[in-house]
Amino acid sequence: MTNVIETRGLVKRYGDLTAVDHVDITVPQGTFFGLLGPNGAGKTTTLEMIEGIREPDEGDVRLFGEKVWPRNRAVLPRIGVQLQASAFFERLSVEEQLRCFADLYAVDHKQIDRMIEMVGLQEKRKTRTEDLSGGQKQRLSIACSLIHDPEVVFLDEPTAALDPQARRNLWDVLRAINDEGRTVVLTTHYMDEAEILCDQIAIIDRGQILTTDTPRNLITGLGSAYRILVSEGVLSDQEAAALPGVDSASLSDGTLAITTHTPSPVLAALAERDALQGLQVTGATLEDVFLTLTGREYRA
Ligand SMILES: Nc1ncnc2c1ncn2[C@@H]1O[C@H](COP(=O)(O)OP(=O)(O)OP(=O)(O)O)[C@@H](O)[C@H]1O
Repeated sequence: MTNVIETRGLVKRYGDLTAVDHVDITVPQGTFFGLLGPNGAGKTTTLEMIEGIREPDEGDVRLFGEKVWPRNRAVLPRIGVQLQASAFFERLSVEEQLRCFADLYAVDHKQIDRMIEMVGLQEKRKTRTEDLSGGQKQRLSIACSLIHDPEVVFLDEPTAALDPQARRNLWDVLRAINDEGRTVVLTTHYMDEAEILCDQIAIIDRGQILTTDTPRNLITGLGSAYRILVSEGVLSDQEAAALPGVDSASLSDGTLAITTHTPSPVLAALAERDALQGLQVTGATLEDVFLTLTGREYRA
């Protein structure tokens, strides 16, 4: 698989602060890649260096195998960039904004309808941008970044400041962009978002990449126990503790909590006892991964 992005030893300093500290990132073509970390971790600075809009102090960035700094015009038509704060031309409607972007890129106007449909703004096409909701503005800003049909799209915290429903709705748009075969690079401080959307996640903290892997590997790599919750009365805690694969079992507030590193035999034994009704299984989360790697609770 071709790598569309490769950074090696990327460093950015602001005075005494090393905002990005020897970052190595590799993004294969078609991947939904997430740069996940708390506020101030260095996500935006990293992204800006990859996009070629900020000069690294050290290290190297390759986009499609080409250098991006000094500004490399050859890569620009191939990338779409959505900045954290979106700015639109004043007093224009959704459709007019997109027409401006289409003309700037000399793109066929047919693409405007495609983009409006893709981001679900059909009913707002005549609405001025200042009258859009936060989520609708983000959709428009994503549509603007896609108007010239780029191969790679960079989205800097596109769902920050949105309410939970608007965030979820935007996830569908982001998935659709990736399903079209585009590489998506997303920065986010939301763990759930990274886990749900991304094929690969790089966790960044204090300018350093702590780990990069699939969400599943990150979580299962911890080797943490699963918790199985069963309603009281189906079996006693002593019986549960004696089941194959159970590490411990305890009863509290009408729920039997079983911990295990091997959930399959435990679930099979519970099924034999007809104890699956209302059962819940929870595993480790990315919060646990962050805690394990840094020794600190994750505070976005
Ligand atoms: N132009 C600048 N001058 C000085 N310091 C800066 C500048 N830009 C960023 N920083 C600092 O560098 C660090 C990394 O910032 P950056 O914006 O890359 O982080 P981030 O992970 O994107 O955070 P956020 O999610 O809050 O946007 C922060 O401590 C920030 O205050």
